[in-house]
Amino acid sequence: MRNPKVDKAFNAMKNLGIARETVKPVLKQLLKLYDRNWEFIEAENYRALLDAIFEQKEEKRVDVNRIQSIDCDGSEPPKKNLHGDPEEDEASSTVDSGGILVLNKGDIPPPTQSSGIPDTLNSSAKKKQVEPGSCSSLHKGKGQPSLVMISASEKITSERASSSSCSKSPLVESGSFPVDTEKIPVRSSALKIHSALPDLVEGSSAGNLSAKLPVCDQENAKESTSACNFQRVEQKFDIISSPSGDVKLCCVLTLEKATSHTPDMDAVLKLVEEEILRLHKIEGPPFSLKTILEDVCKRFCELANDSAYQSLVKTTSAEMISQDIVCTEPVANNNHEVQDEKISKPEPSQVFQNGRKRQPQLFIDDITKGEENVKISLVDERGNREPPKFFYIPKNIIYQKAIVNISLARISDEDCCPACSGDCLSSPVPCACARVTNGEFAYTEDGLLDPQFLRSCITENKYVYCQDCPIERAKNDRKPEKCKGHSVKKFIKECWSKCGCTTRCGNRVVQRGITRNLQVFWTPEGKGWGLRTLEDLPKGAFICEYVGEVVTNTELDERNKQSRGDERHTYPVHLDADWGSESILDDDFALCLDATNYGNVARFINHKCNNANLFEIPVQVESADHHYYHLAFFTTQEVKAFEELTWDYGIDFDDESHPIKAFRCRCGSESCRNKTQKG
Ligand SMILES: C[S@@+](CC[C@H](N)C(=O)[O-])C[C@H]1O[C@@H](n2cnc3c(N)ncnc32)[C@H](O)[C@@H]1O
Repeated sequence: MRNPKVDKAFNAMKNLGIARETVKPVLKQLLKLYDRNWEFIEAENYRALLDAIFEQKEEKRVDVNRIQSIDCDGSEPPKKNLHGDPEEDEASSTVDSGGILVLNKGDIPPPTQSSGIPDTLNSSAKKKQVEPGSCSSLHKGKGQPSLVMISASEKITSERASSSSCSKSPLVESGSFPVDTEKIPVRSSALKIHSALPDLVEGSSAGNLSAKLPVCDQENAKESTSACNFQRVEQKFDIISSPSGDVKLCCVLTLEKATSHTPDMDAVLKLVEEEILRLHKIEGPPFSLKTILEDVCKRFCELANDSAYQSLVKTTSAEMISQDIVCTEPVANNNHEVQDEKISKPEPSQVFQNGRKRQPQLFIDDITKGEENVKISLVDERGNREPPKFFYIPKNIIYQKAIVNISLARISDEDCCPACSGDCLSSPVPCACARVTNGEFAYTEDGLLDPQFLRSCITENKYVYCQDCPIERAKNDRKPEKCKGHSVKKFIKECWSKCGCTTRCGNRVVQRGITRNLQVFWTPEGKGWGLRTLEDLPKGAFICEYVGEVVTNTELDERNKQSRGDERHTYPVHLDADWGSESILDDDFALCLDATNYGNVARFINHKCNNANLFEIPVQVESADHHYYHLAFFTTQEVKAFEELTWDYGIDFDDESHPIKAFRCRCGSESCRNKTQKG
């Protein structure tokens, strides 16, 4: 004759989602231990039994961060019926390791329209079947919903272990058992964001966030919910997602004691909202905790499914690891397993600047289309703006009429070093190419600008004035104003093809092209796209040259007339470094670089009125005259990874007659020249 007390105990455990097979050996041991005294076992709703089960489970736990799979497809014949006949439940005894709770429809109100989750998801809500350990279900493909889940982190688990052995509290650990949360509502309180899962495909991903969550002392809670005596313990906060966009936020709390009823989820949310509003005095649009939770899920899903995000984070500096936020984005491998390592210990690349996770909406891996030595990505982290429309060119291209005389014959022996070999910088006597820089090379052996040379370029501000300035003529052809002056630039002359040195010669820097890790990004200050470095840069580092179509002044005027000034997004650069030496400069002869339609990454460098970290230096490579040259940008100071690269355009913001309307400067410099902030 079967002891009805045994059945009662099995049923009590079953109500907590613990299968008979798990209970049986433990109960047997307990009966032995307590000398078949059921009083001890039945006390406090089988607390001793629960404790013993959990203790045993903890002992058995080998892999604390094991991945559990949960089959959520209601259409699939369930292997275990959590709501049906108790006997059918016994197959669920394989659940001896960590896992997660799955909530059912009705635990919290359905998501609002604003959640961005298709309504069909809600209507397809079905009771979820939990089949821990059934990893094969993950490979069913489309239409066979499955989730990959991650158990609590090691830290949390070990804390659990200690709490279960010391506190004598019945612990319901997520996923340890097939759990029907309707039946154990309060021990593990979870928030369901989406009531059902859509078709999940292979490659489901899951995340795990460890969060400090308050645990409510239920003794006090009985008297007053708001008087809950919160005790800070590390708990579990899971985000579960599928590539098809369904995300669940699951918060597992361990309560000291079982509670007598299931609180309404709306009431819980309302309480928390009130608390948050009280504490943080939030103003603005109506605050909704549910919306916040939904947003967390949405952002998680975006990030988890964004391959661009992966590429983005790969480029971030290893030093970022020292900064505080850890990306908990799940990384599912082909076996649909999540590498616990990657979750608890993020790769350097998964840690972000300013403690913020980045959520790129638009990401282009390489805007240069392979034209440069390095890839240059473009990212809009906050929005989803249209990528800029232009053709990437790594070198200047003549539009039509510009005369750029590049010929070997025009390079005199004074302007090249055919007798050199190897690296000119290591030669005891500087070669002829250093003549332009007063017999000293402008570059150091490290490939940087010589600090003294850089200083003289920046500080020696000489101006030349044309007799008949092309820029003034462009503003008012009939009555041009007097030349406002052009700064006299120090030139660099690099070795080139007519030189005997190798391509690795230290006096060839700009011609080798971009070597630094750069990124175009959408600036938060309203400057449009900007350029930033993804690596720390030393002072005097070559960044890039300003590349565009080589146009004559006349051609540029025509372009300006055709387009409304404020529609243009780039500023053409006048190659005016030597204008002062010409008595009269013909508009068909004066050259400009226009990067509006064809350009390189320099077209994204924004202006800064003061203390810009880039400085432009004219560089002669294939021609020795000052009529056409390369305009190269070098750092004026050390620049940290992720800092924006800026350049002083030399704009006169008060000059309203300029053919291109000046923008409203948002450079943020204390001594910003755009004082009036018009436009
Ligand atoms: C050479 S482009 C730089 C890239 C540009 N931000 C973009 O989105 O393509 C010059 C234009 O950028 C914007 N810009 C550059 N520096 C700025 C600043 N300091 N404040 C506001 N806008 C700026 C202006 O619209 C200007 O016409």
